[in-house]
Amino acid sequence: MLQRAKLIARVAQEAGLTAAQLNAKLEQPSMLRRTPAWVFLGPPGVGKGTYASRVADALGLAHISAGDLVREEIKQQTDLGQQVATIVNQGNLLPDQYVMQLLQNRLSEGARKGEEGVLLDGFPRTRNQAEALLTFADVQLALNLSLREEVLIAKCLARRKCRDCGKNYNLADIDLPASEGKPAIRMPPLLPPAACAAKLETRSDDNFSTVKRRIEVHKAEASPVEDIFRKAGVLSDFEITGGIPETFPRLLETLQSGSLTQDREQAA
Ligand SMILES: Nc1ncnc2c1ncn2[C@@H]1O[C@H](COP(=O)(O)OP(=O)(O)O)[C@@H](O)[C@H]1O
Repeated sequence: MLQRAKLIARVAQEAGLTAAQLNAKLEQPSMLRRTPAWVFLGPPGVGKGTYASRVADALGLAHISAGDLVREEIKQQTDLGQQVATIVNQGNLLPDQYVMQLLQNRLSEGARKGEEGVLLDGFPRTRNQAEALLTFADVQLALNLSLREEVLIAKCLARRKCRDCGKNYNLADIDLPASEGKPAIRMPPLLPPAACAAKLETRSDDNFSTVKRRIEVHKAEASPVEDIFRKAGVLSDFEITGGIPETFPRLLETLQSGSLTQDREQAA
């Protein structure tokens, strides 16, 4: 109990709130239920969104992408959106309290609609966010996706989205031999149908210098977040080496295997 009080005090201070204000937020009915949550961790371009949306559909969870929440604020030109556009285009992270506010609004909205479990993609990204999440969600799995770094850059630069239907594609055709202990990677492109081909858009932060910066930011912030979930016994590492048809079934098998339960038992 004392440990929780200390945690609340620290998270509140870092989020610019008093402990009483944070407790009041956590005591809102939607927070009290401790939403069951899965989180997908990993660097930009690893495929968090691609696999999070497929797994969420397969398991009946709501897919919440922190990046999409942020982009929607920018698109709607809200006060917050106007404040953060430059930060996003520089490849830096938003202050924790901004992104936590967006997430809490989205979770409350989902709770009102009766959502019973969420799959978070792109949240948490800092130690403070991870600790805050554990105070209001029952994190059952943190899947830590990885992929060779040179592929991450190629995948980000080749991402496209149809401005009409919103579907995501990737024009990169990756075929890398194994090298220096790193696995071979074969990832064919995910090409748009003719109806979307003339309507493709590139994200403003998917340019070379911003992608490099986002990868650096991820390297600097990832370890403490992974450590928190490892200690909680819910971290599972998963290396991606192929395209969606090969990776998605392998991922589902990993999620269904007993290894997660064993991790939890070892941590207990
Ligand atoms: N959890 C978060 N904390 C702080 N900033 C975030 C968070 N999630 C998203 N953002 C902001 O939105 C941008 C885009 O996020 P996302 O679409 O998840 O990109 P990525 O491809 O880098 O994983 C990030 O570079 C960052 O500026």
